[in-house]
Amino acid sequence: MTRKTAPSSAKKGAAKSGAKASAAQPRPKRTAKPKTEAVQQAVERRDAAQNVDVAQTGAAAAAARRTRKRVPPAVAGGDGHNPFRTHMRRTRAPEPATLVIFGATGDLARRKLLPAVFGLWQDGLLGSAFNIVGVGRQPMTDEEFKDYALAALKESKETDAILPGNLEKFRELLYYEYGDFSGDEVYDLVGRELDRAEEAHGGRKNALFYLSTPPSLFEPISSGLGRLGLADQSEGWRRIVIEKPFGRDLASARALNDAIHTVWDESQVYRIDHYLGKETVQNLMAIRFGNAIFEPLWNRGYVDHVQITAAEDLGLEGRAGYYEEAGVVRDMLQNHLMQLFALTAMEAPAAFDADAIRDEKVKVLRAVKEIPRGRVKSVAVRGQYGPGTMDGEKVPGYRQEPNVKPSSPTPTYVAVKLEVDNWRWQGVPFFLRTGKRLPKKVTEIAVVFKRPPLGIFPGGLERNVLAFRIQPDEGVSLKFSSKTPGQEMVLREVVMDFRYDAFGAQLESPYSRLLLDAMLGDATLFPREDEVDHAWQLVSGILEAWDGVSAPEFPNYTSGTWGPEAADELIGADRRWRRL
Ligand SMILES: NC(=O)C1=CN([C@@H]2O[C@H](COP(=O)(O)OP(=O)(O)OC[C@H]3O[C@@H](n4cnc5c(N)ncnc54)[C@H](OP(=O)(O)O)[C@@H]3O)[C@@H](O)[C@H]2O)C=CC1
Ligand SMILES: O=C1O[C@H](COP(=O)(O)O)[C@@H](O)[C@H](O)[C@H]1O
Repeated sequence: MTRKTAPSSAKKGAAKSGAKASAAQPRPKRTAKPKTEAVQQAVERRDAAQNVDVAQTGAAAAAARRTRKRVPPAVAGGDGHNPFRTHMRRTRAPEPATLVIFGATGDLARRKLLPAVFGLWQDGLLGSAFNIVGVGRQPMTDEEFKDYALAALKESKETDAILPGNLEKFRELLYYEYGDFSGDEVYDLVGRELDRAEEAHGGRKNALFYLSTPPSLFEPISSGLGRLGLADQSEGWRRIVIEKPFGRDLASARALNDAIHTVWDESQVYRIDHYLGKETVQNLMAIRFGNAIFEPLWNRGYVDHVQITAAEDLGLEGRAGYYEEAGVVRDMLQNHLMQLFALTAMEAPAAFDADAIRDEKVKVLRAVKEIPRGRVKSVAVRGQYGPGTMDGEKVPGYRQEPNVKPSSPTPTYVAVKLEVDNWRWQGVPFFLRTGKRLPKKVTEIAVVFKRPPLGIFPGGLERNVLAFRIQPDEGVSLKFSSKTPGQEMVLREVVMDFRYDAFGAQLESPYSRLLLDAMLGDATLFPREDEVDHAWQLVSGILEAWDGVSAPEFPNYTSGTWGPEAADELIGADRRWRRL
């Protein structure tokens, strides 16, 4: 929950209690907002750019820009005195650095990245000197980009309360370069931005390159930066953050890893999965490994099965170009759900550090029984939403969404059963499901325990459930049976509930957390090369069986329902998907 503006007269105490109250309120429903003028103009420029040869028309402008003189402010960074801050206590600040965002005019940058960076800066967490270079293909001046970015901050629901005067100060940190990502010129311009910042950054040229572009550009950008020597760390650290999906199948993920490693050492590479930046996902590790009472039960002796759900009420949201290529397996299962699975099923790491955690995640991913093409039918179910009603409003089916083929075979729902061949989990199925246009937005990991061995009371033979609510209503609940009041020993299920808002803290954006980690050189919450590889290995049988194969049964679930009926068969007669 974030508040859009801070009353300038607010006193510290009042602000704190305000934050607490807002954290307890339900998250407002996401609705499309009218775009502000600057954002609208940028979108129009983007549309025009599709028909413009930037390399040609940009050459003269780029030459002019190269000779331009500008010096980034010597002292960047909010003063950290943010009375609204109720999160992010860090003792370490990153060294002075430049954040270079490729794809700075895109949806992710506009809605999530710029607000996340602004929040970090306003909280004084970005050190003594910092600046941002947006890079895109659209011709734009620095001033236009500054207008664009500030408009995006005002528009995004993810932006923290803006303290008076801070937008104007933040504006000073923003620069923009543009060009053709397959050429050299744009990287040369980026290099010059790092040169310009050097003095203000204490003689260092540290840089974090964030690739927020379509995946097809990850390799060209990585190589372009390499060609121009920008991965070289002799004048400062250089790191690259790569968005998802990382590859479109096992072979292309491997090829991308190989290409990236010709330029970057693995220690410089940060493959981002924003689910790992969510507080509640980290809390899964805290609860498992920070308490003695759960771990003894966390195995085949006590657990019947585990359900991992990432349900979305939203549909395509205008992302047909991307989603028609990706589908739900690449969009959610291969990355976010596999990460949730790995954190739930892994052994205890020896320490809370990048290698120890990533080693354990890889070990458990390797222990999952393969899903070759021939086994897909028995362990995976796909679905595509049809028209329906959500919150009383009619919504179109997937095939009626703009720019979707009328006979599209793209799945928008997947449920899969994973079996882990190790001593801890032998015989305990993990059921993962995710889909769009399900009844509500909810992400949850539910550990469902075995029934008691003997029933001596009426009732009381239900399965206990420990549920981690990742979002919304973040928290953890334990469902167990209790005596109901009265003369008889009759048992009924009750729930013990911990809600994250009990901390009175506003949960930080996962992008803030992960950006700061990357700037500090902490890769703990970023998937390593071998993790991504194993996750691809697991889903490749599913992709091979489904990709491009016509799915005549589509649509097979109505918008606003919990997915196709076949998913109920997958989980089995003695188990039920949780109705959340
Ligand atoms: N949007 C989201 O919520 C999420 C996105 N992601 C990932 O983040 C990345 C970016 O996604 P998103 O912002 O939605 O994508 P968009 O399509 O909205 O934006 C992509 C950016 O890349 C630029 N771009 C596109 N094609 C080219 C090209 N040929 N040459 C140069 N620049 C180009 C766009 O410029 P222009 O503005 O000119 O089109 C824009 O700046 C993707 O990898 C996506 O999978 C991950 C999680 C969530
Ligand atoms: O990566 C993605 O995630 C979002 C869901 O993220 P959340 O943090 O809102 O749960 C999903 O809508 C999108 O399709 C996918 O690309």
